[in-house]
Amino acid sequence: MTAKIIDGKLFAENLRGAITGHVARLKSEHGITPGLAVVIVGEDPASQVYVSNKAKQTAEVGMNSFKHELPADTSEADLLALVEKLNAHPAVHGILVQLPLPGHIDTTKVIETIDPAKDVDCFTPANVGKVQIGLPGPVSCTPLGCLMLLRDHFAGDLTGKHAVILGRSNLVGKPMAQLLLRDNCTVTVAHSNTQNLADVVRQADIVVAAVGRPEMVRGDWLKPGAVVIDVGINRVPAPEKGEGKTKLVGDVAYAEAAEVASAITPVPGGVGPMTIACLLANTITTASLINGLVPPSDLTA
Ligand SMILES: Nc1nc2c(c(=O)[nH]1)N[C@@H](CN(C=O)c1ccc(C(=O)N[C@@H](CCC(=O)O)C(=O)O)cc1)CN2
Repeated sequence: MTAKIIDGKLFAENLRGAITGHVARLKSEHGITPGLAVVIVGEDPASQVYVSNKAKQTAEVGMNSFKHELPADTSEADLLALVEKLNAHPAVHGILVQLPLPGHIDTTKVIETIDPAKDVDCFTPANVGKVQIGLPGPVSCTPLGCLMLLRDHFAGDLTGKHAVILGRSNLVGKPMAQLLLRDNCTVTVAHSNTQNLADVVRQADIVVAAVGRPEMVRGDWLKPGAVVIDVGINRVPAPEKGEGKTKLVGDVAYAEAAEVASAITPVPGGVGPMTIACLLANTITTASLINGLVPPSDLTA
């Protein structure tokens, strides 16, 4: 079997097209221009690329983009003060603090300072709880992106599929489990202490790999015909490209997996672009809710 490639880059492009339409409607029918503030602390090169892409795509869909770049030695108090300022700013409907933060800053404290109404990452306890009980609001960007790709692949019906999620992070594994449960999957969350991991993965109709370990999931771990969503983005040496060169690989050994799976997301070009598109979708959701409007159903779970 050679797997169908699930093209997250193309899906994200189309989603941004839909978002552009929603922004235009919010402006023309309600006089609202959604605004997204992104905050980065320090000079981590990957984070800088992600934040620049977020700001650029925010402006491209017609939203107001507010970018705050703070030096690596910014104090926790100064970062909290900025978050409070953005909480109170009427033109800001979404706040995102890029992770990871430098070690001297308490990430939990920062997240808990974000007004849940503007929490477009869906990291605050209030919003995590809302996802769990199915209340309207933003949904964690990467899991939402994975869900959209899966719903598209299965024509909207995931009922009865056995989904095995590798990884139990707050960012991906846990919210992914909640969303797949909502869509009537049988969900197994596997992690570093799971026994016989390959045998567990082999039971899955859907595999979501989010462990941050390059090419850990091998082709012979998969049930023939499984659908594989690879959340991993790992930069590894690529001597075949020349001395000192690197390349991106996922958590799944792509070439092997593509021989066994029926469909698979590539890295790059799979889940990554969906993360940013879903951030924009969440900003429409929060801008709508803040203004007493029902968020568009095509942009959320
Ligand atoms: N506050 C947050 N911080 C972080 C999040 C997040 O959702 N919220 N997620 C990750 C990083 N991330 C977004 O911030 C992100 C990662 C990767 C991509 C992406 O498009 N990747 C490309 C490859 C890019 C490359 O060449 O390096 C792809 O997979 O095709 C987008 C966003 C951690 N922090």
